[in-house]
Amino acid sequence: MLKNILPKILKKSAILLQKISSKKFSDPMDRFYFDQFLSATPGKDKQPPLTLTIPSENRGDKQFKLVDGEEKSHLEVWAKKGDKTPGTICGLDRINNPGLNKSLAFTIEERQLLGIHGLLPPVVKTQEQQIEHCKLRLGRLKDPLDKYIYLMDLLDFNEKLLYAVVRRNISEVMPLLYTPTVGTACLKWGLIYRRPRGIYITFYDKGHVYEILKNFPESDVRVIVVTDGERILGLGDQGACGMGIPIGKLALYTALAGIKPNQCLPITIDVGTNNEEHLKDPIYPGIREKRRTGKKYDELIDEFMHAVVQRWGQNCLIQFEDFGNKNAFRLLEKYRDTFCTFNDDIQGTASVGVAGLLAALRITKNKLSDNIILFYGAGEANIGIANLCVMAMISDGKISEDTARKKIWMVDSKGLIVKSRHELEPQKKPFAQEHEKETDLIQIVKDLKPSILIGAAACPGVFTSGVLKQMADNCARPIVFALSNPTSKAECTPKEAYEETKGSVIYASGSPFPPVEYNGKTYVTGQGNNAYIFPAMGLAAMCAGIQSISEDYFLIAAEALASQVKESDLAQGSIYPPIDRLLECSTKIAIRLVEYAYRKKVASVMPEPNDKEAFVKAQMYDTDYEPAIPIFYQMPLGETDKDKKKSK
Ligand SMILES: NC(=O)C1=CN([C@@H]2O[C@H](COP(=O)(O)OP(=O)(O)OC[C@H]3O[C@@H](n4cnc5c(N)ncnc54)[C@H](OP(=O)(O)O)[C@@H]3O)[C@@H](O)[C@H]2O)C=CC1
Ligand SMILES: CC(=O)C(=O)O
Ligand SMILES: [Mg+2]
Repeated sequence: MLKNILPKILKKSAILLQKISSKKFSDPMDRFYFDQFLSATPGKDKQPPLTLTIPSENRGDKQFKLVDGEEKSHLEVWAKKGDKTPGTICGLDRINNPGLNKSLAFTIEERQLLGIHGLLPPVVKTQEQQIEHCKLRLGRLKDPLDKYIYLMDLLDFNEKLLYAVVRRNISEVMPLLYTPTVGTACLKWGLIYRRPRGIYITFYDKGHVYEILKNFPESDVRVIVVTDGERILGLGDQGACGMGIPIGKLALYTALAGIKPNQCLPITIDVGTNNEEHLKDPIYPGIREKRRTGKKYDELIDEFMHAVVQRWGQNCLIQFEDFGNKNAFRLLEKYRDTFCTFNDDIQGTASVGVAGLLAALRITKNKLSDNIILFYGAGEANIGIANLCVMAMISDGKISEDTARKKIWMVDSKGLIVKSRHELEPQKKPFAQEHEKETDLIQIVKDLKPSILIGAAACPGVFTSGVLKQMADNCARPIVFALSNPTSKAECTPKEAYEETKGSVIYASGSPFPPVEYNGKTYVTGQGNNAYIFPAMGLAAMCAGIQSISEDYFLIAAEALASQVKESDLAQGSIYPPIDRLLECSTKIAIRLVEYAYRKKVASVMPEPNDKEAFVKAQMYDTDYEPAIPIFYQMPLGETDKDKKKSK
């Protein structure tokens, strides 16, 4: 945007500058400063004369008083037009604003114009040099949690730099901002808490949720990630400490899908916690009570949903994240048709899981419906994947829903899900099959002969040597996903999977693992994580104005992701594109979703853009610094009252 309008601004500014320079300055300091500005050559790294330090009365809204010779500050002019631009934020406020700060990348000229000259060390750095500096700082820290704290501090100090660091080093930085380190951060949230980010709504705020949302200063929030902290990764109930998750997810929204930071809002709904350690911990930052449930809980969530719409509109996406199992399914059913919402653990995970399977089928060279799939864990993640598998089988294999379901078996904490179990929750019932009760996983794998085994139960190591060997006996290329997070909860490691199956396994994990050597070959583990999906879903929902996100979007996203897996990825054993290509992947998925929304006639952003790719890309956050345009550069853009009179 700015790239296009900048030449116009500069042309108009040149005319204005000529006009101004012919005027008489009432304040000699103004004349002096103006002359210095004209002689400054942008991009030239020169030391300014010391006398250029701007006196405090010439900073901020008193900086230039030249509006056609009238005694008006430029701020007054902009304020009148109701347009507060970055150019109006000067002095320390500029450096302290993480959205506008460039730290040492402010040029000497910008420092003079913004009244921050002398407030920074004299060196001027490029963003590339700053990124290298950040990597140097990160490299000195040994503990991943310290690295997390450093990155969060950077986010609070210089947003563009943080996101540039992430985008240039996704595979190194994502494990710090996201799983596994974000899990550690949640466990220690009380200890590492430093400054506000996002919104905490407690049970006691019931009846006042809208007022709390109004306290958040951004008027253009487009994506909210909300948790109630009940099931944080595979770490259980973390109460208010769960806030690390919405913050981490939204950092990925910006880094990987270009949703602007000011359009993102992390929210924690604190209804207490059943985590005894937190309840006893003097530095626990949440309300120190047992978790509330029932009618009052539902009323609070309902009030929250409506307050969001009232504050930011029907198109504001609300992503449910890491809610406990019961609430997650219930709330999704309740809100999915009437709000712009999805549950990432159910639907986002479904999409990434199916994408991995679709890519793996290019190795096994069969259809999804030719496989028997066994899910270990029948919770949000696996029920989500199972349901989307049914959809994928129907659309690909031309089989009935009933036949598709028969290909799918599930195990929960009580064993195999079979018809004779009468206590089953509604979401499990459609997967109950005729079989005797069974709890031993090796026996189940032996009996049912699955070719695909997917774990999401947060039971580390449950895919034992016996289970993996049996999978290898079942078929030539068994598919095994160990999706539980963080790393410590994985059902098996890639090393175990390759060794126990003698290299025949097609493996993916939810958290990152380094490459594995087996039998002279290096295997790269694909990360089956919903991070491949939710940023793209949010970008598409925002761009097209999708008001209700139906299940078909997640199948399309899965296909779009699978289509980006290259033969070279498969050859290395990875069924996902490399993490470093995540920004490109999210963009492509979002474009496919936007095209679909317009084709389906459910997009609400009108007129329909002809070039969807350009349309999506134009809305994405750019980590490059923008020139700090001084106030009098901006003047020609707006018409003063005198200009209006002249043009009449
Ligand atoms: N890779 C990714 O993108 C994602 C990974 N996950 C990870 O998946 C894991 C589970 O998450 P989610 O599905 O949301 O959690 P849920 O709590 O919804 O489900 C957990 C499931 O595991 C079952 N389970 C628990 N203990 C056992 C056991 N000993 N034997 C067999 N089954 C057991 C539970 O059984 P029961 O129903 O009987 O209680 C339940 O069905 C977490 O580690 C999470 O981090 C989640 C989302 C995305
Ligand atoms: C990845 C994710 O959403 C989870 O583990 O909960
Ligand atoms: Mg989650």
